[in-house]
Amino acid sequence: MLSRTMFRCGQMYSRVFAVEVDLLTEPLYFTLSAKPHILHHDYQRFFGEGKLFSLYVDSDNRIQKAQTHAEIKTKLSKLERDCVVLETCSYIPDVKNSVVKGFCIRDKSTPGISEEILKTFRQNESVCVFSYKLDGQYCWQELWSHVNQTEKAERQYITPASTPLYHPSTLGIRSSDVFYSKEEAYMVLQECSDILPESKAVLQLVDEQGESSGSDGFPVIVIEGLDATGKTTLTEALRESLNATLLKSPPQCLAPFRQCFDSEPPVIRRAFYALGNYITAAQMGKESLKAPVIVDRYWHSTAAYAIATAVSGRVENLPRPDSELYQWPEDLLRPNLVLMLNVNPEERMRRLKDRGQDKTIEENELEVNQLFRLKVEEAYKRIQNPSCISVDASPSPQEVLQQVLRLIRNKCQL
Ligand SMILES: Nc1ncnc2c1ncn2[C@@H]1O[C@H](COP(=O)(O)OP(=O)(O)O)[C@@H](O)[C@H]1O
Ligand SMILES: Cc1cn([C@H]2C[C@H](O)[C@@H](COP(=O)(O)OP(=O)(O)O)O2)c(=O)[nH]c1=O
Repeated sequence: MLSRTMFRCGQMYSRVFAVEVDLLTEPLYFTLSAKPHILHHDYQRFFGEGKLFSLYVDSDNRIQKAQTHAEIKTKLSKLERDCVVLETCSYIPDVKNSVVKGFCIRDKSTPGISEEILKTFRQNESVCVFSYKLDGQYCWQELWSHVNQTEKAERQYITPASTPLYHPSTLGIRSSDVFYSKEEAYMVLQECSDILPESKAVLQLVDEQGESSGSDGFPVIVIEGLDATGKTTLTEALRESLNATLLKSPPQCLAPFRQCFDSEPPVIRRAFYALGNYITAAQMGKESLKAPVIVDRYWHSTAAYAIATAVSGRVENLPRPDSELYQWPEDLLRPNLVLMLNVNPEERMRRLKDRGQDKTIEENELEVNQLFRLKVEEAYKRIQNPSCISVDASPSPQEVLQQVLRLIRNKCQL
């Protein structure tokens, strides 16, 4: 039971809780205390309005934890008409990997629909459910059980907390969303190989490719950018002009597995994309001995999409520009040049529509979620060693090609 792990040894009182009440503002931060604390108006309003619950998912098994979290998220999204569901998390300041994610549920239905569904969640050992009560100016949280409504009489009083230096959604990124070595990503797919047989096949392909050897051969040039910024058009043209080999990440051999991993929770999906880079890197090493190599997406996409998805809310919530999260993995082959294609959002939408293809879930999200697009673009720009050079991709394909050829000739020995 979660209350015995996440909240053991009085840990509850060292924890900070953050509820994403509105994605455009700061979360509501609070701690817990054994003593009552007078709350000001906005806290009273938040905790005192109707029935309020929170639930947290934790487990020593990170795959199980991610899957339970994803399943609950899907189920809760179906309740949205009767309930307001907010993302929440809890962490111990300055303690790595102490983040536990969850949801806050305000039930507006009569009789309470959420209680029925919370009963089922609670049967899962990794889920812990709390309810909130307001008494005058005080509010407390207590463990919730459908049997006797509250499992323990212990009241944990809500105490407002100040805004931390780093947004809490940045705390769990390392090794859950972004992997900084092949081994870290490899381990995730090993851990889920029993429940997801496709991961065995992917690991086999990684093993077959072997290690990438850095070569002093021809230059390797990566083209990055959001969907429909013109990467395919440009990379094809560069292949012709430079007599180059064209590669992409994820590599072609992973294409049959893409759909499967795209529907898995972030930790699994991100490990899959990370491993794709290592396969592409091995191909880059071999091919650059024979000819220049052009690569359609690589590490910048892997890290930028992962960070932008993991970080909720505004661009300001991203890890700081000097964060180690933007560093290149030591064991991943570095290209000689990374170019990022930029077009304004309206032109990109026009190109997406003209193309009229199916879009990945993430690209759909980019359209409806302007904040997400801004975060991906900003994360691209912050990635270091090598960083990317911005290219204005709004002129005609021919002009973009000429501009890029000039850059390549300037920066690489060609
Ligand atoms: N420079 C350009 N000007 C106008 N349209 C372009 C340009 N480059 C690409 N396109 C068109 O925009 C769409 C998306 O381009 P594509 O190369 O497939 O992007 P990506 O590979 O980045 O998703 C395609 O229909 C393509 O023909
Ligand atoms: C390479 C890569 C792509 N992605 C996502 C970003 C985009 O939503 C999507 C685009 O993949 P891509 O293969 O470029 O799509 P298409 O060829 O159909 O235009 O994949 C990641 O999340 N991580 C990665 O490492």
